[in-house]
Amino acid sequence: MRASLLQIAVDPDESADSRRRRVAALVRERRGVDLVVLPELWPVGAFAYESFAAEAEPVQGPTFAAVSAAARDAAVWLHAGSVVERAADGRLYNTSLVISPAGELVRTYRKIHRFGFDKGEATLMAAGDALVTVELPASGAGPSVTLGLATCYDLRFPELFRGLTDAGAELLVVPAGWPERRRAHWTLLARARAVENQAYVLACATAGTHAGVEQSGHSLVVDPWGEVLAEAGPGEEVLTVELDPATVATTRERFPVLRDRRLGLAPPAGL
Ligand SMILES: NC(=O)CCC(=O)C(=O)O
Repeated sequence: MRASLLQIAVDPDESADSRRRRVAALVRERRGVDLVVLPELWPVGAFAYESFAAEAEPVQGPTFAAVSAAARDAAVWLHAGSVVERAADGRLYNTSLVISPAGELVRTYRKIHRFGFDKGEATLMAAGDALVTVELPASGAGPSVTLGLATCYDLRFPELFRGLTDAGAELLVVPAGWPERRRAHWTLLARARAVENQAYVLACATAGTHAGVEQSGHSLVVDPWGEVLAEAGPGEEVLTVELDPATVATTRERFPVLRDRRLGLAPPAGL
């Protein structure tokens, strides 16, 4: 299967509406690939905390309207990155959307680990509490493949990814808005999640600078052996890779580390 990661620049001189139109046009250009992935909170910016409330939208709001039409026109599966969701009870969530080639919303994922410690996203948004996978059906000569969903700061929590692996995930998709100053962690953690779960990692970051935070760019695709198949530079870029989902099963068969897990170990003896 072919996948494209759209590493979108998020800069303050462009409105969210203008970026939605621009991103929809980029999605339309991806006709011919199977899966397109967008970054975290690209309409508003992952660090633009002051704009979260004003730019919050329902799941099927303006971002969904713009990109679902583009997914349908291009006939691609679209992981549309995430939006600031305003839920029915008024709470905000960092919510990812997965859209079918027919333009239908098939799955949402509310980010489980909120970034900022006692500030920013961690105080402005509510946390999701459910693991989410989505199976893309077989198409043409390609087999079906199961995506496991995570968002940005989630990358630091290996137990979430192990849960997705246990639920059948073969491609771990991680939209992000990651700061340049911690880029070394980004590439290291993306490779670690791929190696320890013997799965592909598709990690799609933003470029540009917003709210004074320079974004890392350097989106990357890692194979189940931990090899980086492709890595973007710092600016806006489309990264397209060829993946073979069967590699996940063959890697797990030939080097069956996951079989050697020891669950239910006794806790340390008390004093
Ligand atoms: N948007 C985020 O979740 C940022 C995460 C981050 O900066 C980090 O984990 O470091």
